[in-house]
Amino acid sequence: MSGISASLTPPADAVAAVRHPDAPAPGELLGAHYGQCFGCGEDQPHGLHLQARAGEGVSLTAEFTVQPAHQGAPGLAHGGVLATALDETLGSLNWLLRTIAVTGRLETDFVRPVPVGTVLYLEAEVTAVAGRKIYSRAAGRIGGPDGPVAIRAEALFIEVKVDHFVDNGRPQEIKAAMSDPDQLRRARAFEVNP
Ligand SMILES: CCCCCCCCCC(=O)SCCNC(=O)CCNC(=O)[C@H](O)C(C)(C)COP(=O)(O)OP(=O)(O)OC[C@H]1O[C@@H](n2cnc3c(N)ncnc32)[C@H](O)[C@@H]1OP(=O)(O)O
Repeated sequence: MSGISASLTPPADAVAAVRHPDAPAPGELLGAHYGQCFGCGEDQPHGLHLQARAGEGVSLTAEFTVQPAHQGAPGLAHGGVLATALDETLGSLNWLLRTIAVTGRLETDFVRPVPVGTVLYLEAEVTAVAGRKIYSRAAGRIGGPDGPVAIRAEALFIEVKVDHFVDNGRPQEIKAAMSDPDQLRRARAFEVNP
């Protein structure tokens, strides 16, 4: 089997994504959207601590160092962890659109094994938008930002309202995030435009 599934191909009426005027400037670190996030949260001891940086247009770069806790086979990163790094990187693009969205579909190619201790250099961009559907792709390189591609993904994110989290999340975490005295942190936990 080869190629991506039809549902990841933007429809004919899809348009180019528009960077939000208040999006972080190219080169700026995005920071964690939520301290407990497994992908990026600084308060999450089990997480990836992935750091994303805004790029030009609706694109970004990110880095993540594979830790011993991320192993699948001895000395190699677990594929699910690598898919998580791609998901987090792709999800971070929505902050540049200031659109609240969740992953609907994520298709991943594992091209090269990724040893523990490797810095994964990720790059991602939104390729098209069609109504609530946001199409994007990402790749992760090893050995440097211009090194060979080890993983890549195409994804479809679906725009949701903040109610998606309020209605479905566990009440104790929702309540704690919503009562954070820091307005920006409160907004970013749900990626709402503050
Ligand atoms: C706070 C911000 C978070 C930032 C985190 C950053 C990184 C992490 C990102 C994630 O991991 S998010 C967590 C993982 N994702 C989820 O938990 C989502 C679970 N799924 C759902 O809640 C719903 O299925 C979803 C909101 C995605 C869609 O349900 P809806 O009822 O709102 O939409 P609907 O089913 O009507 O679909 C809308 C359109 O999307 C299409 N679609 C939905 N899911 C799809 C899918 N899986 N594959 C292909 N197409 C899909 C669907 O066909 C339709 O296309 P059309 O408009 O053309 O008819």
